[in-house]
Amino acid sequence: EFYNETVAKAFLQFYEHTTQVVWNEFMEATWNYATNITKKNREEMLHKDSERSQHMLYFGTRARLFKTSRFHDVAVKRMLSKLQNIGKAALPQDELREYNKLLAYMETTYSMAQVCLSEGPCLPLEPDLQEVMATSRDQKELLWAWQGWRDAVGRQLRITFERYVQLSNKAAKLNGYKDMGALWRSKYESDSLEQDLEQLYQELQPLYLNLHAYVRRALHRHYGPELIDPRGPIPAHLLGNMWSQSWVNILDLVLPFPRKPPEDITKIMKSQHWKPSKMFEEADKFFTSLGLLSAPPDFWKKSMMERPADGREVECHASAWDFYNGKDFRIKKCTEVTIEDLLSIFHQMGHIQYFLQYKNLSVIFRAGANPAFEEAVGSMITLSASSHKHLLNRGLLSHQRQDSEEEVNFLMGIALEKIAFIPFAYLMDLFRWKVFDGTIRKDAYNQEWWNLRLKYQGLCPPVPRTEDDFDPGAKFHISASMPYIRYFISLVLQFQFHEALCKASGHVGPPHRCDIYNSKMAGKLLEDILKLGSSKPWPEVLQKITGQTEVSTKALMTYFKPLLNWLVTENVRQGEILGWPDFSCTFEGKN
Ligand SMILES: O=C(CCC(O)(O)[C@H](Cc1ccccc1)NC(=O)c1ccccc1)N[C@@H](Cc1ccccc1)C(=O)O
Ligand SMILES: [Zn+2]
Repeated sequence: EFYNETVAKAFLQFYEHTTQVVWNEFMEATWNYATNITKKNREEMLHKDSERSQHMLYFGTRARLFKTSRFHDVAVKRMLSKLQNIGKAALPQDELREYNKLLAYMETTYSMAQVCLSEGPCLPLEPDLQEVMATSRDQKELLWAWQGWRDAVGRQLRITFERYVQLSNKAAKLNGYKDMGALWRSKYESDSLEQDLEQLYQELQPLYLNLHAYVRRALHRHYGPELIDPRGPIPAHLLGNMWSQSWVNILDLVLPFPRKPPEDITKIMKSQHWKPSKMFEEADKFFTSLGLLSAPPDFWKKSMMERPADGREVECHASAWDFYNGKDFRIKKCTEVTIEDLLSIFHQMGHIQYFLQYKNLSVIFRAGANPAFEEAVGSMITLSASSHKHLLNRGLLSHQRQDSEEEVNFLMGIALEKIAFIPFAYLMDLFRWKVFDGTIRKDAYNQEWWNLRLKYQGLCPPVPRTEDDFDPGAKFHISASMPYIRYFISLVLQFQFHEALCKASGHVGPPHRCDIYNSKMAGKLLEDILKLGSSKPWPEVLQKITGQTEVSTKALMTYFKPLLNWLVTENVRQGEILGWPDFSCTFEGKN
């Protein structure tokens, strides 16, 4: 009967009903652990995870038996093929248990790590170490936080990560992939993904090189020639962020027109007594202003919007949660009252909106058209929310229209977030794909990591590194086994989405002045694609919103054109060289 489409549909119905319960219980157990890290909650989560894996194994192996080539219903074929990819559930019981324990160990080590001052308190990453990296201008203090975090996390994860790679690849092979990198890439349903990504990166590289050269000059001015070589790589601890992935926090050091500084929105939020709940309401209002759905009662009742004050150990890295029952959706975030956290909440509420829009689909299709779509929705709304026009009409800015110099300052602020992110988001999985396919061997993990950080980001470690270090492990997504290329693709996609929705909203003028707030037309266009979940191939979904079937950097380049013009002129005027030719990260005579 494996040729019988009716039998297949009954099989999928049976899957549908049993899955909602299994996944809901799994999410509850994982939530309880992430918001209260105890041994008991860890055991309960591991137990629910193995139940979920057994359920996936049962249905995944049976889904493979159906001969779907002559089936008529494309959705049935798509569902059965998605069911067959069961990830780590393909591992033998004992190895699956080992794998889940080491995943929990890596994520918990990251979440609970602290860096201790010689005398006195120990500081967690959020908010304390992030605060140091964002606000300190003392390179010794920055080095203390930067090195302390890598000693506390990266070094502890190295051995576990080596075993994680072995078991990940074993699981991937049991699913029919040559390694885990191939399994991760398969989510994009493309046999030219790596070439396409390299092409996108090449198109964006001039933007990054000009920003890098300009920022290097500004840091040279501030920290002096003993720290910064104006023709070389930049030390990784000076960019305002623990991983140098976003440079927004050094805007004050690099402002193009320092006599026209932008207003400090964090200060304005605090003076207006903003609370985390109000920040979530503000983001929710944006989505309802588009005619989209508001977060339901369970969201406001059950989310964790702040780090708990009762001393509980929690995982602070922000995330959005679908409990697969059509009404329970939450965000977990250790919110601080800052503009950076307000914009991060828009990103998280983008995930929630996707959950709400696809909640009536089969559970198999309750995901983004591809993982980058999931990340792009919220980040695209953030482009409107961070526009001068929006912040002005929400009372977060006081003075009126920006003159052309203030506009360059504004675009610089956005570029320090978006353009600085390009090479980081690209190299994160370039590194892991090579680790999974064996190109990068375990005795060279750290050296190879820094080779990529030099090649793509033009950074060097501020102190010598050895193979006792494991610096990639100091980034959440590597400790959490969370793929990252989705954020690189999302970076390009979000500008395509923004351009399409701005057009639908009737916006005329430069994209950086567009705010789609209150546009029901833009909301309708967005709703129509979110409702599809992962039920259609993503090029089809992309075409519905933008008219094109390809990811294209055109919209991003248009958005930053005024800034690139200014940067090129400035860099020529200063006689900058772009890049860091013939440099390596050496420390002769420095240690
Ligand atoms: O990690 C995040 C935000 C968290 C998240 O929303 O992407 C979160 C990551 C996560 C955390 C724990 C478990 C799984 C994923 N993703 C989600 O909450 C999520 C993703 C897909 C579907 C549903 C929820 N941003 C990245 C990249 C980024 C994105 C946007 C702006 C700046 C930087 C980072 O911080 O390096
Ligand atoms: Zn996200």
